[in-house]
Amino acid sequence: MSDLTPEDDLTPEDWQYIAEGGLHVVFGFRGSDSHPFRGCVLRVPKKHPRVARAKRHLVGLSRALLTPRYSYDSKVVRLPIPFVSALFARAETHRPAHRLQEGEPGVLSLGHDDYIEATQEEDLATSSLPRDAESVQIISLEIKPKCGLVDVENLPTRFVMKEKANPDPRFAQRSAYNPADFHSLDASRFQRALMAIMDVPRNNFRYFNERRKGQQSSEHQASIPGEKRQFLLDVLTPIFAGEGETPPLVGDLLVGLLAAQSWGAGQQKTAEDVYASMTEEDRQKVDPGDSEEAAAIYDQAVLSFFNASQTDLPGLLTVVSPSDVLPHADNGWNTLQYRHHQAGQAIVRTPTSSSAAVEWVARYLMARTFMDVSLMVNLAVTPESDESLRDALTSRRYQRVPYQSGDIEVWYRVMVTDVDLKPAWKISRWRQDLDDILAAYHRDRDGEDVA
Ligand SMILES: O=P(O)(O)O[C@@H]1[C@@H](OP(=O)(O)O)[C@H](OP(=O)(O)O)[C@H](O)[C@H](OP(=O)(O)O)[C@H]1OP(=O)(O)O
Ligand SMILES: Nc1ncnc2c1ncn2[C@@H]1O[C@H](COP(=O)(O)OP(=O)(O)OP(=O)(O)O)[C@@H](O)[C@H]1O
Repeated sequence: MSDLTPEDDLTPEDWQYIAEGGLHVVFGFRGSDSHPFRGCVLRVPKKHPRVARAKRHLVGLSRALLTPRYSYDSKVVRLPIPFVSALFARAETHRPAHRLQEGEPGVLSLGHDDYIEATQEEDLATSSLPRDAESVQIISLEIKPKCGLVDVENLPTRFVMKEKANPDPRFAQRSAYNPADFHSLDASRFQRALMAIMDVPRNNFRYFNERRKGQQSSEHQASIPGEKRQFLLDVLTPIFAGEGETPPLVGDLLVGLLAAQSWGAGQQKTAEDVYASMTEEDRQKVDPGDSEEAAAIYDQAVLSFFNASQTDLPGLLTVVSPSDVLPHADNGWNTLQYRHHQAGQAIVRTPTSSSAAVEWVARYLMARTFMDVSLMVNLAVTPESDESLRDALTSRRYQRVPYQSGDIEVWYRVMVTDVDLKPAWKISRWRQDLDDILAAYHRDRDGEDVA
């Protein structure tokens, strides 16, 4: 449901540009403490107002895939166009050059409505602090891990191939990051991945300015201050990779991400074939339109794959075992990738059940979504906590990190953002992208062999 935002509450000067991706610009509220928008961001679409529609699916998607621990509050709001224009005008000096080159946000000239649908979300870049916690320091990070599985047997991940042979012309520096290291559940490989994205952050890593109570800044920094690198390696390793026999604190999330990505990595050709076998009516069902039916299809697509019931939905992927999602040594694919691949091949060979095809493509699109999510990480660094601070932190879903240094305690929480569904029309674009990446990678490799 959309909420019409009272215009009195909307003052462009209260909002500060935080960051943007390909489709949205995010503005953080910097007005008075007593204002209803305190602690919120507006996530405003640039190109077309699909946010509200995608949001509806997000509910189904995150119910199916993530436990509530990794999801946060968000609702659809309608913003008057003059207000959005003023936000973009104020943001101009903060926006990266390559984004400004894309031209004026198309959403401003759609002309069929006098408002734009955006989402109002909890601000995960500054993370609201307990009111009584003067001494708590919050560090906010964003990690965009990309896909940790290989697309083509015996070749590196898509990110690695692209970076090696077909790097994004927007960026001068090449990245040594390998998403498979980030998702490996192995401490030293994880640290290698973290160092690579701290060295060349691009859109894989953002370090937001630290904030203490009373400070408002959340502008992000291009690179990470030297003295913070070791601290982050020490704190993030137990969270994302575990240490020795101790599993990672968010191991269920990583395994869930890999499980969801398994429905996409290596499945491109099958996706085209299954999609080609579908009727126009069935194709409509998987697109993030307005219907509640589509959300139900996405839920059902997950349940069917695991042969599970509706009551198993919340956090279903968190019961998947690491041995099902970690790639096998021989060729780099995992068990779920094979299973999904085989299910798709069966549909292509004998197109008997249209619902199976719809669900297969829905899973493929979910996988593509989960190849592009961001993880927003908040770290609360505090002198030894008392009971009221512990209660305040846990009520905001922070948990303790087993990190020992002097008197300080570190608490963390991780939220998954950018879970908008990908539209089915992208299936053919991904084919082209993969072909280009593979051709460039082989050219590059052949060139090296010759040299
Ligand atoms: O295709 P990729 O892997 O390059 O991912 C695109 C991202 O590029 P990246 O490689 O992360 O720099 C791209 O990120 P940037 O805009 O480059 O920050 C978008 O996330 C894009 O998704 P959408 O079109 O906004 O839904 C992403 O497109 P999808 O492939 O997820 O549709
Ligand atoms: N709730 C939030 N709180 C604070 N910052 C946020 C929030 N959501 C997003 N951001 C910041 O804004 C950036 C852009 O948002 P988002 O990833 O949703 O845009 P997008 O255009 O959909 O991304 P993509 O290009 O990956 O598709 C994020 O990378 C993150 O830095």
